[in-house]
Amino acid sequence: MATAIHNGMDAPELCAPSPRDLHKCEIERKICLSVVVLGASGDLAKKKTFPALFTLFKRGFLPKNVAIIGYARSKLNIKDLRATIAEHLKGASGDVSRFLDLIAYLPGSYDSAEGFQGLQAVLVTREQQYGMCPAGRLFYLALPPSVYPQVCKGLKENCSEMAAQCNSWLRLIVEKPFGMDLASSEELANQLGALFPEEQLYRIDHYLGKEMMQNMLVLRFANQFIQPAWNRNFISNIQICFKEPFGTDGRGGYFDQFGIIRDVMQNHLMQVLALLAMEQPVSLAADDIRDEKVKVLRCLAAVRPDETVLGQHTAAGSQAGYLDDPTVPKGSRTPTFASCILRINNERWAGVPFVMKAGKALNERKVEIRVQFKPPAATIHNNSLDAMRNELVMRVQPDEAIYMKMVLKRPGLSVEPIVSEMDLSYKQRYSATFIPDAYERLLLDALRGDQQHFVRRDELRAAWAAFTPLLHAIDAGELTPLPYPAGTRGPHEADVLAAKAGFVKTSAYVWKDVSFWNEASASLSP
Ligand SMILES: NC(=O)C1=CN([C@@H]2O[C@H](COP(=O)(O)OP(=O)(O)OC[C@H]3O[C@@H](n4cnc5c(N)ncnc54)[C@H](OP(=O)(O)O)[C@@H]3O)[C@@H](O)[C@H]2O)C=CC1
Ligand SMILES: O=C1O[C@H](COP(=O)(O)O)[C@@H](O)[C@H](O)[C@H]1O
Repeated sequence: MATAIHNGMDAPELCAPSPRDLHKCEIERKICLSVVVLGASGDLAKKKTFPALFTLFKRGFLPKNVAIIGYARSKLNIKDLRATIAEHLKGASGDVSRFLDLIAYLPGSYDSAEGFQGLQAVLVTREQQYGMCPAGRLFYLALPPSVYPQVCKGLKENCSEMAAQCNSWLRLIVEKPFGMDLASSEELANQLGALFPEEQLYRIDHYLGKEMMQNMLVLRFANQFIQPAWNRNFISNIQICFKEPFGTDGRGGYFDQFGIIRDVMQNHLMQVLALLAMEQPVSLAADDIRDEKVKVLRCLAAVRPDETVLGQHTAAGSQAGYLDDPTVPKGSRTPTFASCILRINNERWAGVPFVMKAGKALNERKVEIRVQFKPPAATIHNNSLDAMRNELVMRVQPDEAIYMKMVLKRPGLSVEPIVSEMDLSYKQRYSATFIPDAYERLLLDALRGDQQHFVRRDELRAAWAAFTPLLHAIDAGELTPLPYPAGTRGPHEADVLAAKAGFVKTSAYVWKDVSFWNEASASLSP
């Protein structure tokens, strides 16, 4: 069994389910599992859902009695569906073909009982075949939320009767966007809530399945030196940054209805903020964690338009501008970039600005959290106090890393203070460790009935409440997105906003990766 994951030496063992994980799976192994992918013909299903199921299958996490049933309106034949799915699977051909054999397809509409009755017949036949086992039904709604109410109604009325075996279960995974603002989100939640209780609804936010997000509570609450410093007495400001180097990639028609705040900030980045800012939960039980997230989200003040910068990218180099996308309405004012300050009114965080920034068509792909500490109150050294700020950076992607910028004496004869870092780059430290994709983890959690990494209704409500007044002001045309050339860092005004929030860019620091230092020290060796 893998014991010392900190040194990476025994990492290969982590690639397979550990005995502990297998034990957890044992419960699942005895069931007759049906995973129904609704919207099986769509983009999400082929790019994320089926590949994640494949990884779980090839790593031995799915039970023996499993079937995967695709359901969609298109009249596809199973051969074509399997061929499309196969294009997105990475693995040995034997694994791929055994996985594809598990997949069946059922065409049916989303708004009439007939299709769902057909689905029920398939499910019941399977479950009767394995009559002695409890059954599990996982419905994955890889569909636009506009059809959730009718699909959930169809499932409730036609597909929720299961043979009364104890431990049988039925769960639904639903994807964002959950509404357009607080009122529409509540309406959707009411519609779904009238059909299925919260314990059966798994609202997926795939950021909660990312390695660094899952690490957050351990990092924060298992390290004694972090705990006492994690508050307004020590922290000056926190930056949560999401950057993508590509634009809407032909999804402009979809994106234009939402904009970057609804697409990324209200959900993914808000979850990051909640994990960063929440108090220690009573336990790791799903509802204990979610209770704390709700508490801190409810302390958020509504985001202010005068503390927001919006941007929209223009053409530059080989990249088209947002408005050049033929699927984007002419003259659209939808922001592809936003930066804003979030303020948490509680004892821990009052006065600490959380700067959230997200943009498409920027200069790099990066998601990171940067906790900037206050400078020391006084110094005996000759550099400025601001140059001596510590920063804890958690890079979510690419290449997970945690590094702490520290001030040290320059090695050698000099006594000059310089900024260096304590660097935990996962690629070096855990090079042989398999880091699962977010969807793989979350699907496994849903199969195990663990809601810890799924968004509860009241979390959603609190997250929408903070952004809704701003979104309404944007929708009413009260804020104008500033143009920024594709491939840049976004509007300069965002840096001005970050500076207003107290962020100081430490310019004296130049990072070199470990190979540089190894070569440098080798050249100095006798
Ligand atoms: N383990 C590892 O892999 C490590 C890697 N590094 C790498 O070293 C490099 C430097 O690291 P680091 O100093 O942390 O990060 P950067 O210098 O890249 O950025 C620091 C912060 O300053 C902001 N910033 C950048 N340019 C400007 C500007 N012109 N005006 C105002 N703000 C600005 C950045 O925002 P924005 O992101 O929007 O540009 C970011 O919030 C990075 O590439 C980092 O990945 C460093 C340590 C460890
Ligand atoms: O939900 C979304 O997320 C992706 C970014 O996800 P990532 O895992 O690649 O960081 C974003 O591109 C997309 O616009 C948004 O809808």
